[in-house]
Amino acid sequence: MSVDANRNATSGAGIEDRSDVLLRVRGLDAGYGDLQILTDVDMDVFDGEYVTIVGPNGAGKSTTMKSVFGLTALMGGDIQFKDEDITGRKPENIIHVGVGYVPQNDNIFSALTVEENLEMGAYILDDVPQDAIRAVYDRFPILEERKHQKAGTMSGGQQQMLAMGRALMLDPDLLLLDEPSAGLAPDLVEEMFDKIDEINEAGTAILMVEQNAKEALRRCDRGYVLANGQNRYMDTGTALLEDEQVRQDFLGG
Ligand SMILES: Nc1ncnc2c1ncn2[C@@H]1O[C@H](COP(=O)(O)OP(=O)(O)OP(=O)(O)O)[C@@H](O)[C@H]1O
Repeated sequence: MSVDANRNATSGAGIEDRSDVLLRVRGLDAGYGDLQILTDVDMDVFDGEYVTIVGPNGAGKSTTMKSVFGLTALMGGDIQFKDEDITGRKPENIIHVGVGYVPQNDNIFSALTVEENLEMGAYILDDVPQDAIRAVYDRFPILEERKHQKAGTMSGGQQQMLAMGRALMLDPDLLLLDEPSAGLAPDLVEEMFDKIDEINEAGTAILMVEQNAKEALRRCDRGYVLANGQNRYMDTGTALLEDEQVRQDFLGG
């Protein structure tokens, strides 16, 4: 479904009427300092949904995620999460309402052990929930094997799993994943995507930015194509994959 950059990205899709909305972004203008990157971006994630953002380099995909998590300068628009207005709130507050975020870079504490990293994921609580650590180890057995190892000495794939595990410590309703497959060997990319499927199937909604656009669209429920900081397309992952224009312009034919 093509989207006029100046029109609501979700118009005509019946999305406005759905009551199970988890994250609702409307008319988002955001950037860094005075530099505006996003213009009038709309985005929704529904309960338990798996949504992917794709688009060219510099399109503003990461900036959208950072904006949801309170890490950019908002210049306009609204961000709602579970009926709460979280526009302009700080990350530590946004964690509290049930959003987890795994940035693309610097997403672990290298000098801490694996288990200490997981404990940091629950820093807002008085006591580290042992059942949450158990659940992360069940999801990522390699982390339990390496629990006393310094995180910085693990492989890229293991560090990525640790970053996800840390974000899962507070059992978020929505997990924001910025390029989870970046820099991973091809077999690890598949494993990573499988893990994300499992996390989603267990009930956590996912909003993910991915360069590996075809694979991401194959796996997600719905996708957004961003370009030049604006909405360009929004549809099911399958429909976007089959759209001739999207394929030509954004998926390498
Ligand atoms: N901290 C920052 N300060 C200033 N400009 C920034 C900052 N971070 C990103 N930008 C700029 O914002 C624009 C959008 O970047 P963003 O990382 O959101 O794009 P992206 O779609 O995620 O791209 P990529 O696929 O290359 O990661 C780019 O022009 C980038 O240079």
